[in-house]
Amino acid sequence: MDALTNRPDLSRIPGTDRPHATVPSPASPKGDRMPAPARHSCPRGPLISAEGINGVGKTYLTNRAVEALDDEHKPLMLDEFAQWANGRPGLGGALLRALYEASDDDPFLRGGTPLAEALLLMAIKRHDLDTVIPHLSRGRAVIEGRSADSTAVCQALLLHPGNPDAALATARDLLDLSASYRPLPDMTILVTDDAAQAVARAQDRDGRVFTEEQAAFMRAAAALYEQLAATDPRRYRVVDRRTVDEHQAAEQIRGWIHEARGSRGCLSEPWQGAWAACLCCGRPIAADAA
Ligand SMILES: Nc1ncnc2c1ncn2[C@@H]1O[C@H](COP(=O)(O)OP(=O)(O)OP(=O)(O)O)[C@@H](O)[C@H]1O
Ligand SMILES: Cc1cn([C@H]2C[C@H](O)[C@@H](COP(=O)(O)O)O2)c(=O)[nH]c1=O
Repeated sequence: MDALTNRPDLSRIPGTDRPHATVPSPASPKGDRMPAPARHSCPRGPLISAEGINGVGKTYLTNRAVEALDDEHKPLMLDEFAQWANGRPGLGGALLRALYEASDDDPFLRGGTPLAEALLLMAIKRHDLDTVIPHLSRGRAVIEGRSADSTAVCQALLLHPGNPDAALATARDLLDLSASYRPLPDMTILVTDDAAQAVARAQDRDGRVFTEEQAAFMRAAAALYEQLAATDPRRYRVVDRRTVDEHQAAEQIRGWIHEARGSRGCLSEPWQGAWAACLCCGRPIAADAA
Protein backbone atom coordinates (compact mmCIF):
# COMPACT_ATOMS: atom_id res chain seq x y z
CA MET A 1 0.00 0.00 0.00
CA ASP A 2 1.34 3.42 -0.88
CA ALA A 3 0.18 5.20 2.22
CA LEU A 4 0.68 8.67 0.79
CA THR A 5 -1.40 8.12 -2.30
CA ASN A 6 -3.68 5.45 -0.83
CA ARG A 7 -2.84 3.25 -3.80
CA PRO A 8 -2.58 -0.45 -3.03
CA ASP A 9 0.64 -2.00 -4.29
CA LEU A 10 1.08 -5.54 -3.06
CA SER A 11 3.66 -6.22 -5.75
CA ARG A 12 6.19 -4.26 -3.69
CA ILE A 13 7.91 -5.00 -0.44
CA PRO A 14 6.23 -2.73 2.13
CA GLY A 15 7.94 0.61 2.30
CA THR A 16 10.40 -0.01 -0.50
CA ASP A 17 10.42 0.23 -4.27
CA ARG A 18 11.55 -3.32 -4.62
CA PRO A 19 9.23 -5.91 -6.13
CA HIS A 20 8.41 -9.01 -4.13
CA ALA A 21 9.78 -12.21 -5.60
CA THR A 22 6.23 -13.53 -5.46
CA VAL A 23 3.04 -11.58 -4.97
CA PRO A 24 1.10 -12.87 -1.95
CA SER A 25 -2.09 -14.60 -2.99
CA PRO A 26 -5.24 -13.24 -1.33
CA ALA A 27 -6.28 -16.65 -0.10
CA SER A 28 -7.36 -17.64 3.39
CA PRO A 29 -5.11 -19.83 5.53
CA LYS A 30 -7.21 -22.85 4.46
CA GLY A 31 -6.51 -22.05 0.82
CA ASP A 32 -10.08 -21.15 -0.14
CA ARG A 33 -10.56 -17.76 -1.68
CA MET A 34 -12.28 -15.26 0.56
CA PRO A 35 -14.76 -12.68 -0.63
CA ALA A 36 -13.06 -9.32 -0.87
CA PRO A 37 -14.28 -7.03 1.89
CA ALA A 38 -15.27 -3.57 0.79
CA ARG A 39 -12.59 -0.96 0.19
CA HIS A 40 -12.17 1.29 3.21
CA SER A 41 -10.15 4.15 4.55
CA CYS A 42 -7.88 3.57 7.50
CA PRO A 43 -8.25 6.31 10.12
CA ARG A 44 -4.67 5.96 11.31
CA GLY A 45 -2.23 8.82 11.54
CA PRO A 46 0.93 8.96 9.44
CA LEU A 47 4.28 7.67 10.60
CA ILE A 48 7.02 10.16 9.76
CA SER A 49 10.75 10.02 10.49
CA ALA A 50 13.34 12.77 10.68
CA GLU A 51 16.79 11.75 9.50
CA GLY A 52 20.23 13.20 8.99
CA ILE A 53 23.61 13.32 10.69
CA ASN A 54 24.25 14.51 14.23
CA GLY A 55 23.83 18.25 14.67
CA VAL A 56 22.17 18.79 11.32
CA GLY A 57 19.10 20.21 13.02
CA LYS A 58 16.51 17.41 12.93
CA THR A 59 15.23 18.15 16.41
CA TYR A 60 15.52 21.92 16.17
CA LEU A 61 13.76 22.27 12.81
CA THR A 62 11.11 19.63 13.48
CA ASN A 63 10.24 21.33 16.76
CA ARG A 64 9.97 24.70 14.96
CA ALA A 65 7.67 23.10 12.38
CA VAL A 66 5.47 21.45 14.99
CA GLU A 67 5.16 24.69 17.00
CA ALA A 68 3.42 26.16 13.96
CA LEU A 69 0.74 23.44 13.99
CA ASP A 70 -2.46 23.88 15.99
CA ASP A 71 -2.82 21.64 19.03
CA GLU A 72 -5.28 19.37 17.33
CA HIS A 73 -2.72 18.50 14.64
CA LYS A 74 0.42 18.31 16.78
CA PRO A 75 2.18 14.99 16.20
CA LEU A 76 3.56 12.77 18.90
CA MET A 77 7.32 13.27 18.91
CA LEU A 78 9.43 10.18 19.50
CA ASP A 79 12.78 11.36 20.85
CA GLU A 80 16.16 10.64 19.34
CA PHE A 81 18.47 8.37 21.29
CA ALA A 82 20.48 11.19 22.90
CA GLN A 83 17.28 12.54 24.42
CA TRP A 84 16.72 9.26 26.20
CA ALA A 85 19.56 10.29 28.49
CA ASN A 86 17.47 10.17 31.64
CA GLY A 87 16.57 6.63 30.85
CA ARG A 88 13.69 5.29 28.95
CA PRO A 89 11.61 2.56 30.49
CA GLY A 90 11.06 -0.70 28.79
CA LEU A 91 12.81 -2.95 26.35
CA GLY A 92 13.83 -0.20 23.89
CA GLY A 93 15.78 1.66 26.58
CA ALA A 94 17.37 -1.56 27.82
CA LEU A 95 18.52 -2.52 24.32
CA LEU A 96 19.94 0.96 23.75
CA ARG A 97 21.82 0.84 27.05
CA ALA A 98 23.28 -2.52 25.99
CA LEU A 99 24.48 -1.00 22.71
CA TYR A 100 26.10 1.97 24.45
CA GLU A 101 27.73 -0.31 26.99
CA ALA A 102 29.05 -2.74 24.37
CA SER A 103 30.44 0.13 22.29
CA ASP A 104 32.10 1.82 25.26
CA ASP A 105 29.84 4.86 24.75
CA ASP A 106 30.86 5.37 21.14
CA PRO A 107 28.76 8.23 19.66
CA PHE A 108 27.78 5.96 16.77
CA LEU A 109 27.20 2.87 18.95
CA ARG A 110 30.03 1.00 17.21
CA GLY A 111 30.77 -2.13 19.19
CA GLY A 112 32.59 -4.02 16.45
CA THR A 113 29.78 -6.28 15.26
CA PRO A 114 27.79 -4.09 12.83
CA LEU A 115 25.23 -6.68 11.78
CA ALA A 116 24.36 -7.77 15.31
CA GLU A 117 24.09 -4.08 16.20
CA ALA A 118 21.86 -3.49 13.15
CA LEU A 119 19.47 -6.23 14.29
CA LEU A 120 19.30 -4.76 17.80
CA LEU A 121 18.69 -1.26 16.37
CA MET A 122 15.88 -2.69 14.25
CA ALA A 123 14.43 -4.31 17.36
CA ILE A 124 14.54 -0.93 19.14
CA LYS A 125 12.68 0.70 16.25
CA ARG A 126 10.16 -2.14 16.29
CA HIS A 127 9.68 -1.52 19.99
CA ASP A 128 9.20 2.19 19.26
CA LEU A 129 6.51 1.35 16.73
CA ASP A 130 4.74 -0.96 19.18
CA THR A 131 4.57 1.86 21.71
CA VAL A 132 3.00 4.34 19.28
CA ILE A 133 0.41 2.09 17.62
CA PRO A 134 -2.36 3.32 19.99
CA HIS A 135 -1.59 6.93 18.99
CA LEU A 136 -1.48 6.13 15.27
CA SER A 137 -4.72 4.20 15.65
CA ARG A 138 -6.40 7.28 17.08
CA GLY A 139 -5.38 9.21 13.98
CA ARG A 140 -2.45 11.06 15.50
CA ALA A 141 0.69 11.66 13.45
CA VAL A 142 3.92 10.32 14.94
CA ILE A 143 7.37 11.71 14.18
CA GLU A 144 10.32 9.46 14.94
CA GLY A 145 13.66 11.15 15.57
CA ARG A 146 15.72 8.76 13.46
CA SER A 147 14.39 5.46 12.21
CA ALA A 148 15.38 2.65 9.85
CA ASP A 149 17.43 4.96 7.62
CA SER A 150 19.91 5.75 10.40
CA THR A 151 20.52 2.05 10.88
CA ALA A 152 20.83 1.48 7.13
CA VAL A 153 23.30 4.33 6.68
CA CYS A 154 25.46 3.89 9.78
CA GLN A 155 25.68 0.11 9.67
CA ALA A 156 26.28 -0.01 5.89
CA LEU A 157 29.21 2.39 6.32
CA LEU A 158 30.64 0.17 9.03
CA LEU A 159 30.27 -2.90 6.84
CA HIS A 160 31.92 -1.21 3.82
CA PRO A 161 34.39 1.40 5.02
CA GLY A 162 35.80 3.39 2.11
CA ASN A 163 33.50 1.77 -0.45
CA PRO A 164 30.53 4.12 -1.10
CA ASP A 165 28.97 1.99 -3.86
CA ALA A 166 28.91 -1.15 -1.73
CA ALA A 167 27.64 0.89 1.22
CA LEU A 168 24.71 2.22 -0.83
CA ALA A 169 23.73 -1.27 -2.00
CA THR A 170 23.93 -2.59 1.56
CA ALA A 171 21.98 0.38 2.92
CA ARG A 172 19.16 -0.53 0.51
CA ASP A 173 19.35 -4.15 1.65
CA LEU A 174 19.28 -3.11 5.31
CA LEU A 175 16.18 -1.01 4.63
CA ASP A 176 14.53 -4.09 3.14
CA LEU A 177 15.52 -6.06 6.22
CA SER A 178 14.12 -3.31 8.46
CA ALA A 179 10.92 -3.37 6.44
CA SER A 180 10.49 -7.04 7.36
CA TYR A 181 10.65 -6.13 11.08
CA ARG A 182 8.09 -3.34 10.85
CA PRO A 183 6.66 -0.97 8.27
CA LEU A 184 9.03 1.77 7.21
CA PRO A 185 7.84 5.33 7.85
CA ASP A 186 5.25 6.64 5.41
CA MET A 187 7.43 9.68 4.94
CA THR A 188 11.05 10.39 5.81
CA ILE A 189 12.24 13.96 6.16
CA LEU A 190 15.97 14.15 5.52
CA VAL A 191 17.72 17.26 6.80
CA THR A 192 20.99 17.93 5.00
CA ASP A 193 23.69 20.56 5.41
CA ASP A 194 27.39 21.03 4.97
CA ALA A 195 28.72 18.23 7.21
CA ALA A 196 31.25 20.55 8.83
CA GLN A 197 28.44 22.87 9.98
CA ALA A 198 26.55 19.94 11.47
CA VAL A 199 29.66 18.67 13.24
CA ALA A 200 30.25 22.16 14.67
CA ARG A 201 26.66 22.43 15.94
CA ALA A 202 26.78 18.98 17.55
CA GLN A 203 30.10 19.84 19.20
CA ASP A 204 28.74 23.15 20.54
CA ARG A 205 25.58 21.50 21.80
CA ASP A 206 27.32 18.60 23.51
CA GLY A 207 30.46 20.41 24.67
CA ARG A 208 32.68 17.84 23.01
CA VAL A 209 35.08 17.59 20.11
CA PHE A 210 34.73 14.81 17.56
CA THR A 211 37.92 13.10 16.47
CA GLU A 212 38.88 13.39 12.80
CA GLU A 213 37.82 9.75 12.37
CA GLN A 214 34.39 10.52 13.85
CA ALA A 215 34.00 13.65 11.71
CA ALA A 216 34.97 11.61 8.61
CA PHE A 217 32.32 9.04 9.55
CA MET A 218 29.74 11.84 9.72
CA ARG A 219 30.80 13.18 6.30
CA ALA A 220 30.44 9.70 4.79
CA ALA A 221 27.04 9.33 6.49
CA ALA A 222 25.88 12.71 5.14
CA ALA A 223 26.72 11.62 1.59
CA LEU A 224 25.11 8.21 1.97
CA TYR A 225 21.87 9.66 3.41
CA GLU A 226 21.53 11.82 0.30
CA GLN A 227 22.26 8.91 -2.06
CA LEU A 228 19.79 6.69 -0.25
CA ALA A 229 17.08 9.36 -0.38
CA ALA A 230 17.55 9.66 -4.14
CA THR A 231 16.66 5.97 -4.55
CA ASP A 232 13.15 6.47 -3.14
CA PRO A 233 11.75 9.93 -3.89
CA ARG A 234 8.25 8.68 -3.03
CA ARG A 235 9.15 8.31 0.65
CA TYR A 236 11.81 10.95 1.21
CA ARG A 237 11.46 14.70 1.45
CA VAL A 238 14.81 16.47 1.58
CA VAL A 239 15.40 19.87 3.16
CA ASP A 240 18.85 21.28 2.42
CA ARG A 241 19.97 23.92 4.92
CA ARG A 242 22.53 25.15 2.40
CA THR A 243 19.70 26.52 0.27
CA VAL A 244 17.01 27.62 2.76
CA ASP A 245 17.07 29.58 6.02
CA GLU A 246 15.68 28.09 9.23
CA HIS A 247 12.24 29.65 8.77
CA GLN A 248 11.91 28.28 5.25
CA ALA A 249 13.18 24.90 6.40
CA ALA A 250 10.66 24.75 9.26
CA GLU A 251 7.89 25.82 6.90
CA GLN A 252 8.82 23.11 4.40
CA ILE A 253 8.73 20.51 7.16
CA ARG A 254 5.40 21.82 8.43
CA GLY A 255 3.98 21.45 4.91
CA TRP A 256 5.26 17.89 4.63
CA ILE A 257 3.73 16.92 7.98
CA HIS A 258 0.46 18.32 6.68
CA GLU A 259 0.88 16.41 3.40
CA ALA A 260 1.52 13.16 5.27
CA ARG A 261 -1.74 13.57 7.16
CA GLY A 262 -3.42 12.72 3.87
CA SER A 263 -2.14 9.17 4.36
CA ARG A 264 -4.86 6.73 5.13
CA GLY A 265 -3.38 3.41 4.03
CA CYS A 266 -3.46 0.48 6.42
CA LEU A 267 -0.30 -0.50 8.27
CA SER A 268 0.60 -4.07 7.51
CA GLU A 269 2.55 -6.51 9.63
CA PRO A 270 5.30 -7.19 7.10
CA TRP A 271 6.12 -10.72 8.19
CA GLN A 272 2.50 -11.87 7.94
CA GLY A 273 0.51 -12.68 4.83
CA ALA A 274 -1.76 -10.44 2.86
CA TRP A 275 -4.77 -11.40 4.99
CA ALA A 276 -3.25 -10.08 8.20
CA ALA A 277 -5.16 -7.35 9.94
CA CYS A 278 -4.07 -3.73 9.82
CA LEU A 279 -1.96 -2.90 12.88
CA CYS A 280 -4.13 0.17 13.46
CA CYS A 281 -7.70 -0.41 12.35
CA GLY A 282 -7.70 -4.21 12.51
CA ARG A 283 -9.29 -4.74 9.13
CA PRO A 284 -7.84 -7.20 6.60
CA ILE A 285 -5.43 -5.36 4.34
CA ALA A 286 -5.88 -7.66 1.36
CA ALA A 287 -9.26 -6.02 0.94
CA ASP A 288 -7.59 -3.05 -0.69
CA ALA A 289 -5.65 -5.23 -3.08
CA ALA A 290 -8.69 -7.09 -4.37
N1 LIG B 1 18.85 27.37 12.91
C1 LIG B 1 19.39 27.20 14.11
N2 LIG B 1 19.62 28.25 14.90
C2 LIG B 1 20.15 28.09 16.10
N3 LIG B 1 20.52 26.91 16.61
C3 LIG B 1 20.32 25.83 15.87
C4 LIG B 1 19.73 25.90 14.59
N4 LIG B 1 19.64 24.64 14.08
C5 LIG B 1 20.16 23.84 15.01
N5 LIG B 1 20.57 24.55 16.08
C6 LIG B 1 21.22 24.02 17.27
O1 LIG B 1 22.24 23.15 16.81
C7 LIG B 1 22.31 22.01 17.67
C8 LIG B 1 22.08 20.74 16.86
O2 LIG B 1 20.75 20.71 16.39
P1 LIG B 1 19.81 19.49 16.71
O3 LIG B 1 19.96 19.05 18.13
O4 LIG B 1 18.45 19.86 16.25
O5 LIG B 1 20.44 18.43 15.73
P2 LIG B 1 20.00 16.93 15.49
O6 LIG B 1 20.02 16.74 14.02
O7 LIG B 1 18.74 16.62 16.20
O8 LIG B 1 21.26 16.23 16.12
P3 LIG B 1 21.46 14.80 16.85
O9 LIG B 1 21.10 13.75 15.88
O10 LIG B 1 22.91 14.80 17.20
O11 LIG B 1 20.58 14.81 18.08
C9 LIG B 1 21.27 22.21 18.75
O12 LIG B 1 21.90 22.78 19.86
C10 LIG B 1 20.29 23.18 18.11
O13 LIG B 1 19.60 23.95 19.07
C1 LIG C 1 18.99 5.13 15.39
C2 LIG C 1 20.46 4.94 15.13
C3 LIG C 1 21.39 5.80 15.62
N1 LIG C 1 22.69 5.60 15.36
C4 LIG C 1 23.68 6.53 15.88
C5 LIG C 1 23.56 7.90 15.33
C6 LIG C 1 23.89 8.79 16.48
O1 LIG C 1 25.28 9.07 16.41
C7 LIG C 1 23.59 7.95 17.70
C8 LIG C 1 22.30 8.28 18.33
O2 LIG C 1 22.14 9.63 18.39
P1 LIG C 1 20.78 10.41 18.26
O3 LIG C 1 21.03 11.43 17.20
O4 LIG C 1 20.58 11.00 19.60
O5 LIG C 1 19.65 9.47 17.91
O6 LIG C 1 23.48 6.62 17.26
C9 LIG C 1 23.10 4.54 14.62
O7 LIG C 1 24.31 4.38 14.40
N2 LIG C 1 22.19 3.70 14.12
C10 LIG C 1 20.87 3.86 14.35
O8 LIG C 1 20.04 3.04 13.86
